Amino acid sequence: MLKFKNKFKFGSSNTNGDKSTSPELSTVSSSPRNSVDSKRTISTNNLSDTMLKLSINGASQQGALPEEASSSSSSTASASPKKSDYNQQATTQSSHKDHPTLVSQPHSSTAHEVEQPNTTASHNPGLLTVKIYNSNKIQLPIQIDNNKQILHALAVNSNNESTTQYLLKNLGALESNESKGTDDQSGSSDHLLPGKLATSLLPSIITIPNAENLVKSLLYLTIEFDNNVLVIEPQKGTVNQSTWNQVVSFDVTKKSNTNQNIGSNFLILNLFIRLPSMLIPESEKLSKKHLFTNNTSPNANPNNIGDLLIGTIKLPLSLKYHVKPIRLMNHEYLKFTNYNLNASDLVSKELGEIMLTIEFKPISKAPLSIDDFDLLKVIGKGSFGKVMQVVKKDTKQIYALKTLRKQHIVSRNEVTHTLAERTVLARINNPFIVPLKFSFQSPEKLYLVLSFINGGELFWHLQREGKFSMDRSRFYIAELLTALESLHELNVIYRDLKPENILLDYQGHIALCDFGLCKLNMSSNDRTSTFCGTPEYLAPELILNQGYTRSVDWWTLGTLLYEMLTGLPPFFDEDTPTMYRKILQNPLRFPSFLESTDAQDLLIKLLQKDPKHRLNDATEIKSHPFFKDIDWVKLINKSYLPPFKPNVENLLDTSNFDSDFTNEKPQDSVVDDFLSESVQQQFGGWTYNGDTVFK
Ligand SMILES: Nc1ncnc2c1ncn2[C@@H]1O[C@H](COP(=O)(O)OP(=O)(O)OP(=O)(O)O)[C@@H](O)[C@H]1O
Repeated sequence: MLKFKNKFKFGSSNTNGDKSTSPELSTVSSSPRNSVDSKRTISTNNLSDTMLKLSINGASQQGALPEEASSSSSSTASASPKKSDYNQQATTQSSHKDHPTLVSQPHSSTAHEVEQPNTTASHNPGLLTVKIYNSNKIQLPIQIDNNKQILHALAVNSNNESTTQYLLKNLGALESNESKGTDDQSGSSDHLLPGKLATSLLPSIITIPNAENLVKSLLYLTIEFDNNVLVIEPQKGTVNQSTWNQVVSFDVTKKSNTNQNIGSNFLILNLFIRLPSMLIPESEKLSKKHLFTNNTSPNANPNNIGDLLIGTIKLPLSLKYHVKPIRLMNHEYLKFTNYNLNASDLVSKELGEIMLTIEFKPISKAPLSIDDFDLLKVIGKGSFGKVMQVVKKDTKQIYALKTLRKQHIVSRNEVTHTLAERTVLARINNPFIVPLKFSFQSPEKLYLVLSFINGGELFWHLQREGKFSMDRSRFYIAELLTALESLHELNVIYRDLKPENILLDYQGHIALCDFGLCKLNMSSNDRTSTFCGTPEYLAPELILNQGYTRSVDWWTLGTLLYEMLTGLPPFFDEDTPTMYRKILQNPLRFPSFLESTDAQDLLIKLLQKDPKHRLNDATEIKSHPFFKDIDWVKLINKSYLPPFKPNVENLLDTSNFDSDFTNEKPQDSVVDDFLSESVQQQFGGWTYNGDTVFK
């Protein structure tokens, strides 16, 4: 993929009807445009007389205030912000990217592109606290090898004496049953143990001998809300029955979606086990590979087939108005399900249960400032500033903080696009789009606080692996398709789909980021003419400057699928004008190894040069035979286990980010730009902490 390097970066802020660049103009252009004429004045509502209600499974519940609804969390990292200057962000960025976004061709902006907020509806931000007490009757969805040596070693190394005694007793009973030939629990072949029996022989946590008493948990639980994920481990017990006693908290800012099918309004708990591979029978490794969070990265240990997903709990959270803290769930046991198994695959339908309490505490707080965060690492650079991994001091939540320097935005005439990015992020609710949690500003800068997604850019994975398998490409394209569908439903065109703007989360799900080229108010047949995007991904009608519709997003989806399957975009050429000519004139060709006729057919239909003949509707695309095995409800609920799991150690892990960035000192540089009052007013509606809702 080095073949993509050294592409220029330019783009456009044109709005309806303004003249655009010609495709031959393949040079950077960023001259100033006229002032942005729209002010966004968002007044935050007084919420004191409003009640915020949360309901679970649709049933509203109000309860007594549990004062212990503390904000403690399993995240413990913190670092002090360090002050110094940053002023190279824009220049270093283009060398990092292989598909640079086209940046600005100057045009005046109109009010049409900037949306006015609806301040009549409001939503109270708050803190969701989940307390996990203990799990019970957990069983594995697979059988394990009856490897006494390993089971014995695990039992002996349990981190708890009474657990060790219990496990050794169970192992002893198993052995004596076997010698008497009365193995009535198994019911299966001699060398396999059923999932239920297996978990009563495994400790949930062990102390690794000769490793300075390193404690390693076999069992772990991921808790996800609004794409933020926390990982907790039990304190003691067997896999069958563990004590957790952990408390985690999540910031709640986003207005809840009433559509219960949308995944991001769920609290999702996934229970995993790190099974020693010697306990996994060959048959399971082969036949039920999809149950494991497989890691196919080139450096992965081939013996490590990944962690086994035991089961999932999904709680739809429906947020309404309430001002008092409430307990939504009080010491209740919830059962795990495994969406990746057919009922017939399960030895028993019961996979076990976990006891938890869920509380919500509204927080009426003034807008945030940079002082509310500790800065941990630099993780990326964008056109107007950098992106840092940060921890919010009060809730200890880890976030990505994107900083944008106002002076740069104004001088490159990108106010409209920047405001559009904030607006779209605040409104959108799709599990495969990185959620905005807060936004705030200082006199010099704008800040976006986003869920921190640490599986790395899809670009980075594609670069390392050359191309992806058919199944893996299909999975990513399907998740992206729903993301684009949600944007189009909000009358937004994305316009910049490319591997650099797609992040993978810790499990390997898609999280689309970078909404800087979004165009608002584009209903299905509306046309615009802004020349922007990324050269390799530009649709023919955009190059021809004929005006274009949302259809350009489906062209880019086709381009992306082609690149995933073959390693290169369809009409790629080192020379940009030649590439434009090829996009306009060359027929679509497929390499011989691309055998799937369904994939070829979909690509032909998405990469139609004339948008009138292109597949132009998400529902139609979803029903194409290429996606025939996809259950779209299951997909949007994030119930498919991704085909690839990035190497992510924990929440703080930044190893999937470029070390050129992560080695930099994280700092919010001091800049002394002066912006006039009228310029400042253009950024008037920027702040967002859940108080402002857009229609
Ligand atoms: N929520 C996030 N979690 C983790 N990393 C992120 C997140 N958002 C952005 N990044 C990282 O920071 C990089 C730059 O962010 P982003 O693309 O949003 O900036 P930009 O200024 O819009 O970029 P561009 O100049 O390409 O338009 C991303 O490519 C990604 O690696």
